[in-house]
Amino acid sequence: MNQIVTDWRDAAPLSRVDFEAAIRNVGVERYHDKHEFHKLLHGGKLKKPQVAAWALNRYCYQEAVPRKDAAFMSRVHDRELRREWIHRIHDHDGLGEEAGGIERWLVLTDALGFPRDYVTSRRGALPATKFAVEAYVRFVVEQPLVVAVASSLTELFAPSIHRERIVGMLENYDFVDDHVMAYFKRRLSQAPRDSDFALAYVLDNARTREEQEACVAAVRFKCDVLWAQLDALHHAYVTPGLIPPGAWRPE
Ligand SMILES: O=C(O)c1cc(C(=O)O)c2c(n1)C(=O)C(=O)c1cc(C(=O)O)[nH]c1-2
Repeated sequence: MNQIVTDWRDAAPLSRVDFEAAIRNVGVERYHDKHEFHKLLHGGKLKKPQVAAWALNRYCYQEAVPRKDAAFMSRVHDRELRREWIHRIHDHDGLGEEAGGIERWLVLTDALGFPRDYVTSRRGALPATKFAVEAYVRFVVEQPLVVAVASSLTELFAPSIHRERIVGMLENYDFVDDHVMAYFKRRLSQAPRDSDFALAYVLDNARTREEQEACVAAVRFKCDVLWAQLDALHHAYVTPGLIPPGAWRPE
């Protein structure tokens, strides 16, 4: 029987190559591109209200990301690291003339028929969505900095799901066009910049095996945050179709 190792204190550190491979392997095993809800979404198998439920709930994630980045920065004493990290907040919230990712997300929810103040109130979101995204914010507040950075590394796997989503949704849904998919198009260039920086930071700064394993576990945790949101959507809006009290109900 394989023994499950839980104490890494005396173990030798992984080489840089093996450490990176361990991080990437988490994506192969459990990134949310494998979730049934995404297969339905990208394959054109959902009805418009089901796509709407996804966009409404996913707004909560979009809105939590710049808050977790601000929470992260509040703990950083290294000015260079803050100078690098701050663009993540600008990418989502916008800066000056640049409207930002949250605005682009609201273009999507506009197209799906939601009033903006309903979306931004988060009133219609599923309970599990709200718990999952806040767990991510808390994680980044509480964990060592290098582990907090590692939790963003699911972004290594995001460009391929974004490409799949752009093609799949444009092809399959008549309520989707280039303007509506602008959020994902922009992320294709933003995400690799973020994940390249975060990966180099983690590989450089997690030195002991214990720190390395905590970083790999952070990527697993983050996959759970993403997966839980899709489980909740599937349960409420696909099958068995049990919508919790207070959550948005298609007419
Ligand atoms: O559509 C997706 O599958 C997806 C996944 C992720 C991710 O893996 O966390 C992010 C995004 N999109 C995204 O658009 C985004 O801005 C983003 C920021 C972060 C982060 O952890 O800081 N993840 C993600």
